[in-house]
Amino acid sequence: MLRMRRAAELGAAPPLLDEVQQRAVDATDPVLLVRGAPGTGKSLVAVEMVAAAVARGVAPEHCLVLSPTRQAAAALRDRVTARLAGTTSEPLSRSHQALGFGLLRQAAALRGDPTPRLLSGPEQDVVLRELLAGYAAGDAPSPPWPVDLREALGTRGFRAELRDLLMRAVEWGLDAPRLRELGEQLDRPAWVAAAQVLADYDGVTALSRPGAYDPAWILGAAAELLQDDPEALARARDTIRFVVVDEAHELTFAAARLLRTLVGPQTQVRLLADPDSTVQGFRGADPRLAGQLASEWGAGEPFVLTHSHRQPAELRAAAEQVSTRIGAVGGAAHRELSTRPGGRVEVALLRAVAQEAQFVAGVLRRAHLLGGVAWSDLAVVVRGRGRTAPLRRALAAAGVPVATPPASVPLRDEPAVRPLLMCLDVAIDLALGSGERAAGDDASVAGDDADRASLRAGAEEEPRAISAELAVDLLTSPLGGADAVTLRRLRRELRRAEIEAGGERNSDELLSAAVVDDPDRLRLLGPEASAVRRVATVVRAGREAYAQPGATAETVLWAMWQASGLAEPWEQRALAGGVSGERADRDLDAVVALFGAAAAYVDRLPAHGVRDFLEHLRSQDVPGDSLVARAPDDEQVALVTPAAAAGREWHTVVVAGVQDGVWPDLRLRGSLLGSEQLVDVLTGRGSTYREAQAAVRHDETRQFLVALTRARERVVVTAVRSEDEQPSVYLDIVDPLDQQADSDDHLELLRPFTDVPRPMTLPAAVADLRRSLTSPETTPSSASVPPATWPG
Ligand SMILES: Nc1ncnc2c1ncn2[C@@H]1O[C@H](COP(=O)(O)OP(=O)(O)OP(=O)(O)O)[C@@H](O)[C@H]1O
Repeated sequence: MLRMRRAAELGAAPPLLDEVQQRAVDATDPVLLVRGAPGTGKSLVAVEMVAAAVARGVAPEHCLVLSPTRQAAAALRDRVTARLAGTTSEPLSRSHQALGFGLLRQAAALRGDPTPRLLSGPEQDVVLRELLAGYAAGDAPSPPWPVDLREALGTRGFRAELRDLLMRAVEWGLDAPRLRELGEQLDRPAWVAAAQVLADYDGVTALSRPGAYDPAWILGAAAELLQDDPEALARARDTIRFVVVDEAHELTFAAARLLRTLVGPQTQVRLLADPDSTVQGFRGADPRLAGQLASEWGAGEPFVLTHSHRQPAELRAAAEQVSTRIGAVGGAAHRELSTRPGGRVEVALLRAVAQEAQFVAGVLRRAHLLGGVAWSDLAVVVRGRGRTAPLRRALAAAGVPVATPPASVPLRDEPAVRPLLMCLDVAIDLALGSGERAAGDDASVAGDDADRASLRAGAEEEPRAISAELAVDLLTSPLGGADAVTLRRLRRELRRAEIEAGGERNSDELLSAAVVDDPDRLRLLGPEASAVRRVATVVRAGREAYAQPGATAETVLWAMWQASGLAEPWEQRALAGGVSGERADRDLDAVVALFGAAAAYVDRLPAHGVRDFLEHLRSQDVPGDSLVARAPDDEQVALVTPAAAAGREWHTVVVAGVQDGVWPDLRLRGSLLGSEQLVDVLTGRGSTYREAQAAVRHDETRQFLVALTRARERVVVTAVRSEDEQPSVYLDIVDPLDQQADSDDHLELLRPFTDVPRPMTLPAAVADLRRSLTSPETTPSSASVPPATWPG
């Protein structure tokens, strides 16, 4: 039976809940576990539970909604706020990490300690690299690395694995002695060596970056704070009285530990989980934890949601086929659902990756142009980042607007940032060369600069030249914007002017000099000199800003960016869309991220100079989490991994690149240092090869299930069959082949290739018209393209 309820003080109209949803929302048990397959309304129930608690008299500020990621927390915050509009205070909606961090920050503020901050991924990498370099240089006794690892020690891949191992250890509350002990017990010498790094990493971070927390430390540190400080615990329990944990299947050991400490006898808790949908397994999420916590806190039988609100029958049937392949955690009752009829599942087999991309673009364009589905209601899910770049290019080329991906290169290597940093370097050199000094770079921080400055002072009448390679690099960068032809013309023009003036410098020397020349003098040159004028203007602006008292990395970079005059043209290109628009979008994001990094640096280390910031950025080998947190764009198709797709939904979802060996990817992870095995040992999961493989297979299938269950109406699964690539078994699970049709040994031949329809783009239509116009057989009436297939 469906019931509607509306409390006087609540905002947006409540939805009609189904019977189980309503019971779960109405239940007043202290602790409740709700299980539900994808799309059964868990997140919606989470919001309603908060609304119901508020209606029962719990103050909104005493409610806490927890989500596994920052994005999910932000989305839930919006929904809860809309639902409770009209109340004077708001519930907290946080990621697990943010909750831990908030507790630490509050405690620090009360004690009068400096505000803690999170170490970014790139910073963690720098700390590790410095540590490893220190061992190599003999500054500290080297850990006893096994011989077969020694070759790898200096590589970025090794650091990534080491970081992963340390994070897992910390998340599981393992300290260095315990990690060493485990390594000795289980004959894993790499863990013994890593234990020493763990101890040193901890010490170094505490010393060199006071108040800085490694993200993996946060949850453990917050739990320890609450355990050690009864006042902090009492304060937290007094504030947080009603806790809703959405996507509780993504809880890690560390998050569960914090919850175990935080939740007291008076705290009411709601856990909402789907054990088949864990996608953060690689970060240590364990689908069993939600059930364990619920029973520890004395919850009764779980509520099992029974109606699929998102997926109609066809989609649900495919999802069911997939979920039965996943080992059941806590029973399988939640897999049987009622639903509405309808939905479409299609499987497409293509002959090559390029053809697959073209096919996907066609599906999206048709859905948008002919089906009227908004771009933002369309998504493509791929297993890993490797497949996204070519697909993104192909989609953009076919006129499909695709959301900008998160950073894949360190900030310093972003094409838009690199030339700015080069100009900054040149500007500082020039300023120092002519005796100008920035207030920030006093002798104590920039001693080397001071030396160079005194050497050069007075010796510099002419502007100093830079190398020709650097000049060319700058001129052809997004900042200069010159192409090869313009560059050639510019060289000729410079030579001509030089000969006229009676000089003898060659074009290389002239280019180098021009970049650091007075831009006003370059005005005499023709339009081909616009790139060099811009670069010279930027360098001069940097040099002047650097000489100002109180100059910081932020002020100097800002002056340079202003002088470039690029903000407006890039913005216009970004708005115009297409491949060039996407590039401009990305470049603008990178510049914003650069300013973000500079502002953070200046805030954190006000006494450090501009040059130090440059070094700081240059030593970062790892991309940041994302350039900037972007609001989802209304006009773009999402191209995401399963982890980024979790919790979201679209009208149509294409699951692309479903290849054998790619999805499921059955390689055991963390193989070099065995971080997965560490987690297996700690969870008591099987440690034999077979058991580990089964665990990986289930994790992969969970990711596929999440991808498949994001659509409300239509799913298209695509793969390639060629000499090099075979489709994944998932294709047959989603769309079983008709086994009656042939004898077993030719089964794979049964799935026919899919025809790729002609692309629905203007260039394709024009090409078609041209072909038919120039064909000798064409009569005037046959040279047309049917209007129905025209875009727009
Ligand atoms: N009672 C209901 N009436 C109408 N629509 C509903 C109801 N419950 C859920 N929905 C809709 O079903 C869709 C899925 O809901 P929701 O995202 O809350 O499910 P979920 O179980 O959290 O999904 P997932 O675990 O896959 O993220 C949403 O569009 C939601 O608005």
